[in-house]
Amino acid sequence: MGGIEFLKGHGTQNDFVLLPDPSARLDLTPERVAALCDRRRGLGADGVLRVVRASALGLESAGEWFMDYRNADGSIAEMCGNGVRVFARHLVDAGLAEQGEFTVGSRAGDRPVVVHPDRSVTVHMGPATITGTSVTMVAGRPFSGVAVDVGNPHLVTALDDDVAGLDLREQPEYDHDVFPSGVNLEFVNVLGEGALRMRVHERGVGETRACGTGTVAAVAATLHLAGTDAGEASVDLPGGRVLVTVERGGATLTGPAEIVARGELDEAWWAAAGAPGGL
Ligand SMILES: N[C@@H](CCC[C@H](N)C(=O)O)C(=O)O
Repeated sequence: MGGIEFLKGHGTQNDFVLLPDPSARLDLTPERVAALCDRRRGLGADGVLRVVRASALGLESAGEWFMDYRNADGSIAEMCGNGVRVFARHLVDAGLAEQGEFTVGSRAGDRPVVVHPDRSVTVHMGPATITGTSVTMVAGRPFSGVAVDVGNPHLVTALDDDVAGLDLREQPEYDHDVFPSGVNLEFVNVLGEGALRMRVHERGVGETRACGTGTVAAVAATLHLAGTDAGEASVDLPGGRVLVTVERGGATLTGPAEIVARGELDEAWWAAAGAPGGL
């Protein structure tokens, strides 16, 4: 077997290892994902994007390619908004899709994307559904938020205090009865009409510098709190800015997507990373 190809990329500094695996041959265990994403013993990333043909997994999709997304702790998530932009960027760079509009499959369903000439990517994210309210606790301080489903679960809290002041180094507490599979936690400041600032603590990762599904949830939740269900906003994150539109039928996310590096994984490292207990 030859070396295992990888790429490294990011969307607003939410970073990923991409593993091209068109025929679904890789044994991508949670241990290997966690080792790859570790910033000292691996390549370092917030998640892994396996680039696999939908047909190789026996999946129905309008698109040829399926984004098999994994969080840094090895867990599986339904959808990743920054990841799908980087995934689309790779498909075009690698000549596997034409610049313009095509569809990427995800566990949350098909996601049409548009790769623009300026290298930004727009993703049709599907509906952002308000599912209720809940409470999270950050460093002993309770915050009430709006629960939003964007294919994956989110709880969005709008704060008057600057979000920069929050300590998100530890996992904030949340209601496990409301979110039995865990939750992504977004904290936002409304800067004015159509402008938000956001920080996020992601399920399966920790604090990241951006979360695309989280920005869609944040815009949907703040519109909901303002008594409407449609609108658009720019969202400033530690890793950059994205633009989000929310309508009744679906949301869009537009932002940058970059491929940083390409290489080959060491085969002995890959074998050891998959052994019981990992590396
Ligand atoms: N960073 C992603 C979201 C990745 C999945 C999330 N951590 C989850 O477990 O649902 C994004 O850009 O949307």
